[in-house]
Amino acid sequence: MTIAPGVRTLEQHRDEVTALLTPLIESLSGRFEGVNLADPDALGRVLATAITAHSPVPAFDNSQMDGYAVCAADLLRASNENPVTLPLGLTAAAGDAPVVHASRTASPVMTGAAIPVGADAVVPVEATMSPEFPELVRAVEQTSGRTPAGSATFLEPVTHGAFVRFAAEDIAVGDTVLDAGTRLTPARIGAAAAVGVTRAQVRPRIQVLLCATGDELTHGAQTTLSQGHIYDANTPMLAAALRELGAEVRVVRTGDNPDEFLRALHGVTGEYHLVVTSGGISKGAYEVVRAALAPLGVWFGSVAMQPGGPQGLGEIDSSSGRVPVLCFPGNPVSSLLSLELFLAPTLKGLAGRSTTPDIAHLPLAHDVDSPPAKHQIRRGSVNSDGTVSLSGPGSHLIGDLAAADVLVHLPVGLAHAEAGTTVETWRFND
Ligand SMILES: Nc1nc2c(c(=O)[nH]1)N[C@H]1C(S)=C(S)[C@@H](COP(=O)(O)OP(=O)(O)OC[C@H]3O[C@@H](n4cnc5c(N)ncnc54)[C@H](O)[C@@H]3O)O[C@H]1N2
Ligand code: MOO
Repeated sequence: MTIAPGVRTLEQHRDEVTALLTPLIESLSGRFEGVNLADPDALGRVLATAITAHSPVPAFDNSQMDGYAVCAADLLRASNENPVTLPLGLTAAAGDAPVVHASRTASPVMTGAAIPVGADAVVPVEATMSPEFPELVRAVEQTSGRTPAGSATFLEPVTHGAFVRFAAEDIAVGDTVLDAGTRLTPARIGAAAAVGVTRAQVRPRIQVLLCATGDELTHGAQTTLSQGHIYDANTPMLAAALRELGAEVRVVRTGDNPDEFLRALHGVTGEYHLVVTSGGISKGAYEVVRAALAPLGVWFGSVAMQPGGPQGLGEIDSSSGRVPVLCFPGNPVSSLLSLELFLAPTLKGLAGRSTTPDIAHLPLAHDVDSPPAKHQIRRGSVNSDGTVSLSGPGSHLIGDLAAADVLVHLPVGLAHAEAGTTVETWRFND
């Protein structure tokens, strides 16, 4: 089975979208702006320049345990039969300047405190004869005139370096902590902060103008809908999807009048990089997006897929020059899956994320039929036995879309598949 003449394959349309967006992505990848790493806005941003360590991690040799810093040589012969008791020195806690350790003493030391100068190992307090500390004298309290008393008894030898976290063993001065192009995750923000970096240069977010169309759309909370009206599902859904992909989103909504649509677009001031529309592109008599943009040279046509068959793509004028426009069909499932298949890979790449979907090949729980001239993308749920059950194919079924945990790809040429046939699935709704 071949696809109908004049209809693009999914791959052809994806390549067209990629080609359209490549100059924009290259331009955005070359720009940068500063961000404070402690700001909520830092999360998910992509570094424009590398972060280099000017301070090591650990910053100095310090204790991994609450215990006693010792010289390993002093405990060589320690055993249950031959306990070794050492008098206590001054105590070091995290934040204190390093204390001086005398040989044949035990210096109480807390996790994160600098290893006392002269000690070379730490014994956790619970590994000594008495699992709790006696009364201690912290070095910073010495001005009070108190001197350490008491002792600690050790029942086994300790290896040189035990429970010592050595300076720079994780990150050395001059190391590249994060490369340019890296996406800031919580762990990466933590690593940059640990070397004392508070501000980073990041790529600007892509600014998307999202425009949902249709006379039937009702926005906002309303207890009853006017006759023939529906709630606008696509604007919040597509805006959320775009934001999750790292975009900043502005929203405009219009009815089915092409002049109103163009006025709404041109009324938007300030810079935006990409326009995404929903609805008004198919074969109807009142296809607002197609009517307004086809005369401006935007391509509208069919892609051999379901949902997402009708598509549009091109360039239009904005307040700051020519910008790409992607026109998605209005059915909610079609619009989100169009974004997922055609736009998400590019935005993921810009956001420093993997562009490869999380793919698993799973057996079908039941027989399925598929239009053989189209690449069908069904919504499915994975059962406890590892099989996948599909919901209905209709592109209006947003309840099923919300319940799905995988997208199931049934390729062109497949008309029927028996239960047990292995199909390609992509993780969805994670
Ligand atoms: N004669 C033909 N009719 C249709 C074809 C076709 O090939 N020949 N294709 C069908 C397919 S497939 C799709 S998908 C839709 C796409 O239509 P449009 O992109 O023009 O979208 P609309 O007609 O504006 O809306 C379709 C559907 O979705 C609802 N909708 C629209 N916007 C929203 C929104 N923001 N929130 C929730 N629901 C929305 C709208 O009310 C319609 O029910 O065309 C088929 N027709
Ligand atoms: O191709 Mo449409 O997107 O099936 O509903």
